[in-house]
Order: sequence, then C-alpha cells, then structure tokens
Amino acid sequence: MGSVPAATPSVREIWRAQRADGPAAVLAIGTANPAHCVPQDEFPDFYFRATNSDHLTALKGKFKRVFQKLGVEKRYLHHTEELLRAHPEFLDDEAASLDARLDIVATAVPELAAEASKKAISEWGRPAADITHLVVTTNSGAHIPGVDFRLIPLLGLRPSVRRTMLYLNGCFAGSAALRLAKDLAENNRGARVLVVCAELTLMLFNGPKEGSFERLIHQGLFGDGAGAVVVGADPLSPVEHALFEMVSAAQTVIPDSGDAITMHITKGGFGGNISTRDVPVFIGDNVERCLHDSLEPLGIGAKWNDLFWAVHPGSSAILDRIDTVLQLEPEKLAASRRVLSDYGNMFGVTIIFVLDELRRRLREQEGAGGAPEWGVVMTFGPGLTVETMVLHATGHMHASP
Ligand SMILES: CC(C)(COP(=O)(O)OP(=O)(O)OC[C@H]1O[C@@H](n2cnc3c(N)ncnc32)[C@H](O)[C@@H]1OP(=O)(O)O)[C@@H](O)C(=O)NCCC(=O)NCCSC(=O)CC(=O)O
Repeated sequence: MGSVPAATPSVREIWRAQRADGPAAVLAIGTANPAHCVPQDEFPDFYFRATNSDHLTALKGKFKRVFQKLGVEKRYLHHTEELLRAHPEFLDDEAASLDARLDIVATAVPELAAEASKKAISEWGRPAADITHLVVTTNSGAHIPGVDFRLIPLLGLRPSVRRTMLYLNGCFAGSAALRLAKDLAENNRGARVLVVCAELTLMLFNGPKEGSFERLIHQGLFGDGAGAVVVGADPLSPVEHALFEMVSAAQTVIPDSGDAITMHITKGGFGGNISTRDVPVFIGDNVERCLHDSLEPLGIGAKWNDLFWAVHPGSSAILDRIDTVLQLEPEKLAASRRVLSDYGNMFGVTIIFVLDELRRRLREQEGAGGAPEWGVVMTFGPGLTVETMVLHATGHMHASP
C-alpha cells in the first residue's frame, strides 16, 4: 500500500503563509552627503563668482535677500568651482549640457547612494546579502540600467534582489519609496527591503538670470545627499530592532494645484516651475484634511501636539504655514527645521534625514520620560501630491553610529 499523499494546501493557506505576521517597521537608517560644504552666507559669492556673474550686482542682492528667508544655513554640493570651470556649458541653459550632466550623475549618484546604504546596513546588523528587495528613487538621472543595478556590486547584494527604480517623483519620492517598502515587507514573509534615495542638484545648476525667480530658488534651496532605510516586518531578535512601526500610508492630490511645481528634462538639464507664493498656501489649506483622512480610519484621535512629526521641509515658509494651521508647539517641527538648516531641501532624501534626526530627539525625550508614541510623516511634491504615513515609535530609538 502506498503512503497517503499530504493534502495540498489551499491557495488561501499558501497566500497566508507568504505574508508577514506583523507590521512593517523601520529597522535602520543611514545618510550621506558630498564633502563640499557651502555655508549659505558664502553661497552668493561662490555662485556669482563660479558663473562669471559678479557684474549682476542687483540680482546678487536679491539672491542674498531671498536666501536668508529659506531657512537654510549650509548645504553640501557635489559640484565645486573646479567642476564648473571644466563645464562652462552648465552655466547656460541654452547650451546642450544634458549628456555631460548625466555622465557625472551616472557615477556620483550610485556612489553617494552606496555610502548611505552601507551605514544603514551596518546599523541593521545583518549581511547585505540578506536584503531581499531594493527600492531606489532619484530625480538625478535617467539611465537604464540605473542606480538600483549599480548598487548590487557596490553593496554586495544578491543578483536575485528584487529591484524597483522610481525616477522623477520630486520631493515626495522618499515617502513613495517607504510606502512601497511597507507593502513589500508585509506581503512577503521575511522580506528585508532596502530603500535608497539619492540626489545631486547638478541637474538643476544654471547661471543666474534676470526675471527667473525659480532659478533663484533652485540654486538657493536645494542640496545634495543620500538616505537609506532598511524596512522589514517581524524583527529577528536580538539582532534587529524596530525603530518606527509603519502603521498606514496614503497619497493624495491637492485639487487644482497641478501647475504649482513642475519639472522636466531639457537639453540643459532640468527645467520647470515652482510657484513659491502658492505652494505654502496650497499645503496649509489641505494639511488638516489629509491628516484627518489618515488618522480617523485608524481610530487615532490624538491632538496634533500629542504626536511626533516628520515633515518634508520644502522651505521655512512651508513649515511656518503648517505650524500656524495646526498650532504646533515650537519643538514639533524642530527635526524638519534642523535638517533644512543643515542640509537644505534634498528632494525625497530629506525625509530620511528628518527621520534620523527625529529618532535622536525622541531618544532624548524618552530619557526625560516624555516621548510621544504616535507620529506622522508628511511630504509634498509635484501634483501637488501629499504623502502621509502614520508611525508608531517602539522605544528603540538608538542613534546611528
Ligand atoms: C520664496 C520665499 C522664501 C519668499 O519669502 P517671502 O514670501 O517671505 O519673501 P518676500 O515676499 O519678502 O519676497 C522677497 C523677495 O523675493 C521676491 N519674490 C518673492 N516671491 C516671488 C515670486 N514668486 N516671483 C518673483 N519674485 C518673488 C519679492 O518681490 C522680494 O523681492 P525684493 O527683495 O526685491 O523686494 C517663500 O515664499 C518660500 O519659501 N516659498 C516656498 C518655496 C517653495 O515652494 N518650496 C518648495 C520647494 S519644492 C518641494 O519641496 C517639493 C518638490 O520639489 O517636489
């Protein structure tokens, strides 16, 4: 008599076994910047000298006035005066400079991305080969194979790592990648997702031009950096620790705001528009509705000042608007303001720096016995798009090395 075959599991049983038991969580964070640091008060001199524009004294005066209002004290930039001298075509948006810019970012973006990733993997505590999924996002490039592919040898990832490359998501790119990572981690038992965002503003670099206000914002606000996060569900004790549990994630579009921020590739790098007067107003008018839409279905009825906050610091005017609308206590957006001040707006990378800064601040508050348990991530970008993620702090807020 033959043995009785084991019953084949049902599709539902297979589906259930493939899924994680608990929520996705942030397990580690790493950040990196280029070495070239430019204090904001020295930037107008650097910029007008490097672009042979010192004769435009009135325009330089306007740059200085507006730069002081952005909330930035210093930034890190890949491009130096030496690099700009070697590429005079980068000073003129009518010149065909796209190929030269793409050549530079093709190497520099993966290298910066790898630096941040190595720090995240080292803090995580497991080998790089245990990463099962890779989600990479950048606005700084347009290559196939892209940064995701280059990271496999740079980090020693498995060739079978499942890659997703997100190009041109503007400043909400970091949140979009984290939202995707949450779904991947919860829907693939044992998955460990490496999220990587990297940006170089070289794609936006141009000389000053009368009447081009957005150029002034492009040059004065944005900075270069990379951030990496390891995301996974059901942490393997004692090696892994959840920093933030990722409770829910949402994305929405603000009605009639489609022209407020636009970006497109041109022969001279990136073109586009930022309606600097409208963006803070659109965000201020919609922030409460987005928050209610995220928190109410979860049954979280906390007051705004009972939460911790990780908000994309688009500029200090945007943070001021959010402060006013939500009537936040001054320290609530302190992590966002600190990152804006020390690094500038690094597009989608910025929110990873804010999370890193926030966990340091929460650790200090835990020590003092009063850290909030629940919090919100909010980022904004072209669309205008608002990304919201609800987080739960776990009490493991150890800082990165
Ligand atoms: C640009 C600002 C710093 C200006 O600050 P204030 O409004 O307080 O300044 P202000 O009104 O005194 O103006 C200072 C000087 O700038 C001039 N000015 C201001 N706005 C202008 C505009 N839109 N066009 C032309 N000139 C303008 C004023 O005339 C004045 O000139 P004068 O001194 O000669 O009188 C601020 O509005 C701001 O931070 N806006 C939001 C920026 C933004 O959109 N960030 C999002 C980045 S994108 C992002 O994060 C998402 C993404 O990219 O995806």
